[in-house]
Amino acid sequence: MNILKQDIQYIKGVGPKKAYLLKRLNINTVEDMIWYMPRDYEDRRNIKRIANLRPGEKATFYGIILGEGDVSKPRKNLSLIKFNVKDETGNIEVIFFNKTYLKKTLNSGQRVMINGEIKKGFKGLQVVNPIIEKVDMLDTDNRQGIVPIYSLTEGLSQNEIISIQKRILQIVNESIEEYLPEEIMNRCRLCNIKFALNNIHFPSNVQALKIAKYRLVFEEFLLLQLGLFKIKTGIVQDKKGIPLKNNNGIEAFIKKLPFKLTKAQEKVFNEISKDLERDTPMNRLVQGDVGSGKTIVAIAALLKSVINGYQGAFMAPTEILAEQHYVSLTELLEPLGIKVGLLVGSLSKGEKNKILNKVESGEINIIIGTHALIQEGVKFCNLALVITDEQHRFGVRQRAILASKGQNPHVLVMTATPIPRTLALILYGDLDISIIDHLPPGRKTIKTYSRTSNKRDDIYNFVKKQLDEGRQAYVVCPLVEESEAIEAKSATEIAHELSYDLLNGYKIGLLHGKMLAKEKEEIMGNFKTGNIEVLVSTTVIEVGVNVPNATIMVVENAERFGLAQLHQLRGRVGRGSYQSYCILINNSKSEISKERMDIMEKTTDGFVISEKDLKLRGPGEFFGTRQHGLPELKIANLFRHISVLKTAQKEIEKMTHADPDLTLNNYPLLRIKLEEKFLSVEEVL
Ligand SMILES: Nc1ncnc2c1ncn2[C@@H]1O[C@H](COP(=O)(O)OP(=O)(O)OP(=O)(O)O)[C@@H](O)[C@H]1O
Repeated sequence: MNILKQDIQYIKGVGPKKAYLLKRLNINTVEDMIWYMPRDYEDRRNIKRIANLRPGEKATFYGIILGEGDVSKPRKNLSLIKFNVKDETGNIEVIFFNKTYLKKTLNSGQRVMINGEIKKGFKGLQVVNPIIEKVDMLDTDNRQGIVPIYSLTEGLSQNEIISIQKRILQIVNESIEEYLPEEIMNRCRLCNIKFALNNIHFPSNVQALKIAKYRLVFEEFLLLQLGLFKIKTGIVQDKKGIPLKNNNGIEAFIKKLPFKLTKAQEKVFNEISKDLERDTPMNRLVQGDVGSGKTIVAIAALLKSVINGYQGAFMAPTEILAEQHYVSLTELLEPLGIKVGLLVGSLSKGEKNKILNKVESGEINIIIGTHALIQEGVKFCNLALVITDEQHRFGVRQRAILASKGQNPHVLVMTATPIPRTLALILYGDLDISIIDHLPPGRKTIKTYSRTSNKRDDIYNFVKKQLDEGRQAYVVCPLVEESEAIEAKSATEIAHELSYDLLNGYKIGLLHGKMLAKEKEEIMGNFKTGNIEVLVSTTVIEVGVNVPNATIMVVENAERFGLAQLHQLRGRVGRGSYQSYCILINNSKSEISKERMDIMEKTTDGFVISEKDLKLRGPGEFFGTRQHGLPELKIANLFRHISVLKTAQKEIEKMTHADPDLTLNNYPLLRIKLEEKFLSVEEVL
């Protein structure tokens, strides 16, 4: 068996208990461990001897505790504990304020590592309130030079992870073979895999770390791009599309709408319309911030395919949204004699079959649905346009499967999350991008406030005021059921609490992912018609729900959400002409949370928010590849390492000259690596 695939539990020194903790860090196998990258490094090459310490400097040194801690209480509310620490060259006094419990944990003879500012005391040098770490004789070996710092989980210390990682490296050093092609390594000056793995974890010097990192980043990008190439070419081969040239009735349809299209909508629709007329398939991404009016653009495009005698399909990420689109499309298009259908997972078998038959016979012109649309049994009569309203939920492959149900239909992807151009290019290949860059007129900026939960009474009094004026409200909660581990309040509980207490007397509805589709539909329907005044919901409403009369949103435990998600959620209000409000209840004192809330208060611009979001995510974080159905990037960063990405892309171009289908027949090890990397992804699909 390939040792890299071995369960980490069976590695010497790990065992079931540590393996259990490692699982929490998503480390299951030897390979997962080796790809568990340090989140940072600390340069400990300048570890000092005590005799060389100088007052005023911040220094790190090792020593042994001599005797017991000496506790004194010079004042009320102030206790001191002093330790004498020595090494072979001298002594130093180590003092802590109000930490007398250290008497129990730091015993005489304990070896410690200390980091702090050195001061001149009465009796010689001293260091006050330093960082102190217990170390074993053995451990000091682990903690010299440039040392890695890994993210931890409760119960596993830095030292333990380092020891495991060292052991794993020994194993890997004996078994791993280079899998990148030699000519690429030479051309791009890449170090070999052994050097890279050893030095990314335990760098022998700063230069070695850089070289190691470059190789690993390059490798991740190369594999990602190769995988994408395979997915795309595997499905779409023939590039002849269906030209849709007839425009009869489109203008009249647009004129009859209850509103005038914005300039941005017109421009984007024209771009789409031109693409549809070509005989090569359209491949276009429409980006528009929340509430910018993407749906109507999609509807007009679908109408165009029907006018030309073809079918259109519209895939939405949730049933609620599919249902909502179904209602809008039916309202707008059925009067024109166009037949619209809905296909979602929760239909009965009989209902589903009826719809499937009508899609296959061509009786249904436009079909709207969820993932149900890409199932095998779905066959079209003459599909010419595929739209995915995806908000990052569909993978490259799913989109391609839907497209494969027609003869190279035109493909339109809509997203509310601004995607930086480079990332869009990776994910969507050579697609064109249209941006709806302003909102419909008359929209007022949503006022956003961040408050702590001790203000809940005031917050809900404010909600009541809005309700009394005839508006509606959302209350968003992160979890469905109370969980011990995460103290987020459950939607069910909050709905109860509000109806008995803070919003007593108002009509409250509950919506969460575990409800049956029929129940969800009913609740949403009642919210739309105003029969429900307050919708207490989990994030199922995050995407696309449109109820313009809802003007206030309260987000409970807002600290649990990422910025992009908060922006999506907030986009559920401010969709009509009323002044709208978003109140974020933040119970975290962490700096990052505060910063997130500040950003939400200051801006409603999705592009600014997504940029900040990326900045707030630490190094090593990736931007949503997983959500797109691609393997996670462990070390490469799509923003920071763009030049490496480009180099990798160039190499792929070169490879395709010799091997147009990228069969990788000449590079069997690389092919295996690629298959492994994308295997987990395929399983998901
Ligand atoms: N030109 C317009 N003038 C006025 N209202 C418009 C215009 N275009 C769309 N709307 C309305 O704006 C609201 C939001 O539109 P839509 O649901 O298409 O937004 P969206 O871009 O899909 O947003 P999200 O990504 O949040 O779902 C809808 O109520 C829609 O009827």
